[in-house]
Amino acid sequence: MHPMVHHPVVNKLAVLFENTDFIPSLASLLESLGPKGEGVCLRIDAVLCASSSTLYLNGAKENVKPLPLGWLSVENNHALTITPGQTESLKSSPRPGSVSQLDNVECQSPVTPQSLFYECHSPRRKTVSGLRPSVSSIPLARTEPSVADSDSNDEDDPNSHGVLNQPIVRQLHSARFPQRQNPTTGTEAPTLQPSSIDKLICGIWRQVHSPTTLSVSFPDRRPGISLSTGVSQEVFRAISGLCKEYYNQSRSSRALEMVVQAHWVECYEARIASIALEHPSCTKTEARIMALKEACNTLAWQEKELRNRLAIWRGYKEIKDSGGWASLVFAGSGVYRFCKYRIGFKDGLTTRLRHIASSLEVAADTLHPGWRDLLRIVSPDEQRRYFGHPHEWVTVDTGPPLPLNSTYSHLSLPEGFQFEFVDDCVLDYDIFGQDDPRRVPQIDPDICEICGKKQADDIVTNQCYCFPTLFGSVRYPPPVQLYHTASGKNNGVIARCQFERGTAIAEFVGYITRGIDGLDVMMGGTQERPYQIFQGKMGNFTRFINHSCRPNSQFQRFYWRGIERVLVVSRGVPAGNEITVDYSDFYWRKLKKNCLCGERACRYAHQAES
Ligand SMILES: C[S@@+](CC[C@H](N)C(=O)[O-])C[C@H]1O[C@@H](n2cnc3c(N)ncnc32)[C@H](O)[C@@H]1O
Repeated sequence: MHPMVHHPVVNKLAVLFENTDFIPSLASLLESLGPKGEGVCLRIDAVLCASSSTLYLNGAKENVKPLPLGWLSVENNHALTITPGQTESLKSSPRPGSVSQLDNVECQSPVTPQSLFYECHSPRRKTVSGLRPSVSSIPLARTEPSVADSDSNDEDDPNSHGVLNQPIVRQLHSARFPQRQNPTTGTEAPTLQPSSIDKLICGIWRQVHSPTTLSVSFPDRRPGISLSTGVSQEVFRAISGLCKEYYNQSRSSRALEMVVQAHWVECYEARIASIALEHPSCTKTEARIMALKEACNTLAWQEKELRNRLAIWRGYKEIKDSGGWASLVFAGSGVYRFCKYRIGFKDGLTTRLRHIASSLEVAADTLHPGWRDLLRIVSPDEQRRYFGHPHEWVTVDTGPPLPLNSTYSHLSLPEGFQFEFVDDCVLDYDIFGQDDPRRVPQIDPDICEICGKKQADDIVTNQCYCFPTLFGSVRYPPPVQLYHTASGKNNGVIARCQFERGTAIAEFVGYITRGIDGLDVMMGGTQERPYQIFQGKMGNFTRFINHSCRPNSQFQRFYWRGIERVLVVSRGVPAGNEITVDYSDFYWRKLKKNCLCGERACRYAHQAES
């Protein structure tokens, strides 16, 4: 059946107007179009009329001026919506749904040697990002280079990495972002709710990627505060700091408590074994009861109390045995309930935790270098295993994590793989001096182009929350890791937690320069003031994001404080999935390789042969 028929908006409209004929009629209409139906849009109009009756049907057609609500389109077998704001130019064009219009899009943009972005002579509308408006809808005067491409794109070649060729149009007034789901409209297809194990594991990853400082030394400071004299900013900062310290302290104490309790279970089992040796006539149960009584004596608890707690402590030990100490230390508060009711213990928890144990250790060691101090109490020789930046390690499904540079050894690079992780773009001062080419003078640096609210780096005064994980709020490290793909793409990026549709995963960070030829770069700026983001030598994890013909993320332009940024924005990435984007046709045309995304609708699976 045509994918349009399954579009949630179609379903919603049918439900909203209780029109049971709508979907079958649409389906048969689309079917009757045959192959032509592939490129059609469904325009949804509102028509003002005298009554709810039949003005339109009564022949008053000429007087009816439809107000377009939007379009539904299908690209790569995915239905998507296009709002009138994105299709400014469509209003004066023929019907957006008409095949002839879509097929005859002429690109008026100039072609430059470096950026194939301008080179859109393909007569068919080429999809790069499913949420992008159709080419015909792009206000051409505003088009600008997005991504250049490369001649030397070899997988994993660090100098030809990641050409992220996506023709993105800078739409100053109609930027479209993946919309967050509206939880109140109940007409979407039902989705699988996360299980207790999913929640526990996600909680562990979130905790590891949080700023909580786990420590065994507990400060005890109290700023002099008198509420009667008012609370100044300094005093308030001091009390907030104290709050943070005590929060960290209680998290640390809680983690320590669980570590000791899991360890206690190990000692308890060992004590039972010792009693059995000391008293060979004792049965196993008798030895167990004796050990329990000895413990009750010291703890001053009744046996029942200890037995109840023991059940929970056993849960802690099982978690630690499968996922390592890190899984217990970073499990957070939910783990108590999880172990108390043992929800999901039997549903593969052990296997799931075993699977992530070493990846979790990498994150814990690199993000919280002091966390192993908490283990001294049970394991005095505990040593840190992973050093450096969290993404200097490539996690592997079937073995221990590998140092990033070792995963490029097959390339035999003269100086090995060199890559510096940086949090922000670095400007090529030799070319640009102090004049950041990403600055767009026409844009008010204080006002967000999307929400119209005030943008400020100071989070107290900032009001723009378009991408709070990246701008205008407190930033946490994103819950992602590099991992070794099993499909032959070498490394990729895996999401450890879910990224909801519309949330920013990261900024595409690299060296801001100009004039690089033949290497992978992301183009930015305007025709008059172009620049390139080069990730050959420095950048962040976005350099390792692979292509998929059915991507779960996309590149998106955003202006923060008047400076152009390129973001990787989620289209809905479930936890544990690889983060992918669409590199675009422009990129693949130059890459003599077959795409290994494995999607049914893969467009470049036989690219190398063509
Ligand atoms: C930005 S890098 C991505 C990280 C790369 N996989 C690595 O290990 O360094 C881009 C290169 O990865 C490879 N690649 C990415 N997506 C791919 C896909 N779907 N199929 C095949 N190769 C892919 C290509 O060699 C491409 O030039």
